[in-house]
Amino acid sequence: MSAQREMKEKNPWHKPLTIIITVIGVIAIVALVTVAGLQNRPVFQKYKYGIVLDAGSSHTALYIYKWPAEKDNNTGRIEQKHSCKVKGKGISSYAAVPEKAGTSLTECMQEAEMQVPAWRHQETPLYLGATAGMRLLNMENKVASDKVFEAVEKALQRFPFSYQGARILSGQEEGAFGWVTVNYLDDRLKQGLQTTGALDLGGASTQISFVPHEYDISESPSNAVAFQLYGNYYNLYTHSFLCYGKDQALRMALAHQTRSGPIAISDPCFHPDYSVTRNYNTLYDSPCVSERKPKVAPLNFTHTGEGNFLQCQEVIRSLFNFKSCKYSKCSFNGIFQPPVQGSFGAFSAYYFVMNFLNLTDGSMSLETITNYVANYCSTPWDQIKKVYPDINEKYLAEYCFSGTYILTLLTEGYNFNTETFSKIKFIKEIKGSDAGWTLGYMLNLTNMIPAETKDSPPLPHAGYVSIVTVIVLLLFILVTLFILSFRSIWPKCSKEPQIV
Ligand SMILES: Nc1nc2c(ncn2[C@@H]2O[C@H](COP(=O)(O)OP(=O)(O)OP(=O)(O)O)[C@@H](O)[C@H]2O)c(=O)[nH]1
Repeated sequence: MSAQREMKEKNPWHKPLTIIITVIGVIAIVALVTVAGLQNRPVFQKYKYGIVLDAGSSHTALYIYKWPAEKDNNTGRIEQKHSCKVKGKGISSYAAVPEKAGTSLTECMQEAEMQVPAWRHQETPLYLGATAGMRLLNMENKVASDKVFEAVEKALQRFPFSYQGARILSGQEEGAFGWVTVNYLDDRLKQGLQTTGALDLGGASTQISFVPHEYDISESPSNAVAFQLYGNYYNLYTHSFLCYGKDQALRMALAHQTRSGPIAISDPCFHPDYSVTRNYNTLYDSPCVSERKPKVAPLNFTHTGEGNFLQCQEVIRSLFNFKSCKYSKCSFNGIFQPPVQGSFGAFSAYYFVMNFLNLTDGSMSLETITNYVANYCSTPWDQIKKVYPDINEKYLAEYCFSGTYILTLLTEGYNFNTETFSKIKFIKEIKGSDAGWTLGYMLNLTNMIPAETKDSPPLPHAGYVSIVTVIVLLLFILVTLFILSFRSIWPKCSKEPQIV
């Protein structure tokens, strides 16, 4: 005992050493735990926003997208925050009263003002893209189309967002951006996975876009779009058929049946007992059919239904020209198309129609779907109205035509067969964001998809801090144990030289 006391007295520094180690240890532990805790605490997420108006032929829709503000450098995931359907028809329908095209957007724009935090308004980009409706108006009457754009620009500039312009998208852009949207939302681009094709059926045009196998883009360069996204290269095939959206295709089908100017037609694409009076001038008031207007015709014709799927297919076939093809392979109207390849997402009217007919369940074969549509078409109109009393009659009357048109376009137009058809998924949205060209358009204009991949650290920042914390703690415990054990053997080691 006395030897030990003597030793303590002769090693006066070992007590302060213990205290210092303990204090430093406690401080280190508190500091590390605090840092790790702060780093991993749930942070209040700040977002940035972008607004795109899809000015389609049938209507306009507004989409608000958001992404984490601190991940502006292309790494944050963009998602749809809100959408608003503009009341009334598409902006091209206001050709005679252009200012109304502008005012029609007010309600949805006011909604956007509420949805985007006020302090973000000024930096939020606002785009308007017009599709086939305005493409047709521009072809038909450029002055009227310019006036509609003027009115729309004026209306949009009144809002506090960063207005980036309004323009007509080419069919190729519409197809390509739809493809980007679908593959972005499915996380296929970032991960370099096999991509999904995109099928878009609008009111006035329809698009098909996919990455074909062994694709020789030189065969028809106007159908090719080359992308470099996240370091991967894509040679996309895309084509947009103007006038082959479902509303204009119906006009063409009716024009085909009224080419001789009859007073009444019995239409196989409408239900038995269906009967309405239609006006010749209204029917032929579109560049898709105007040239075919019969020279002699009454003011109106009676449009009755017959409900015959096979005959309806015959009428629809007459809208496609399968005769001429100067390429190795064509879809229709002499347009080059490589064989369809891989899975497809079919959206817009593809979804509206197939969803109404309850045919979006991927397990149904092409044959089952065809039989279902045939049976639906043959159901009398009165019965249909009774089964679906709440559905808008204009939409309801057209589902037989639309279903038959979709099946004919896919199988005979694009050459999907029983096997490839089963790889089509009819979709409205992916992970809460609507499928359509708008998201791809915004991603492109805001440079949100980099051409190259960024070399990212193997661990996320919070994971890195946690691992460093654990390692430092372990090291500290080891050093402490070492010093303590060294201290306990110290007297024995130093005994003799100390006491002597
Ligand atoms: N059944 C049904 N049809 C709809 C609905 N919304 C739009 N449609 C129709 O579906 C078709 C396609 O609509 P959209 O995808 O908005 O097409 P769009 O943008 O107006 O047309 P494009 O300019 O050709 O792209 C049009 O014939 C619309 O009338 C809906 O909620 N239900």
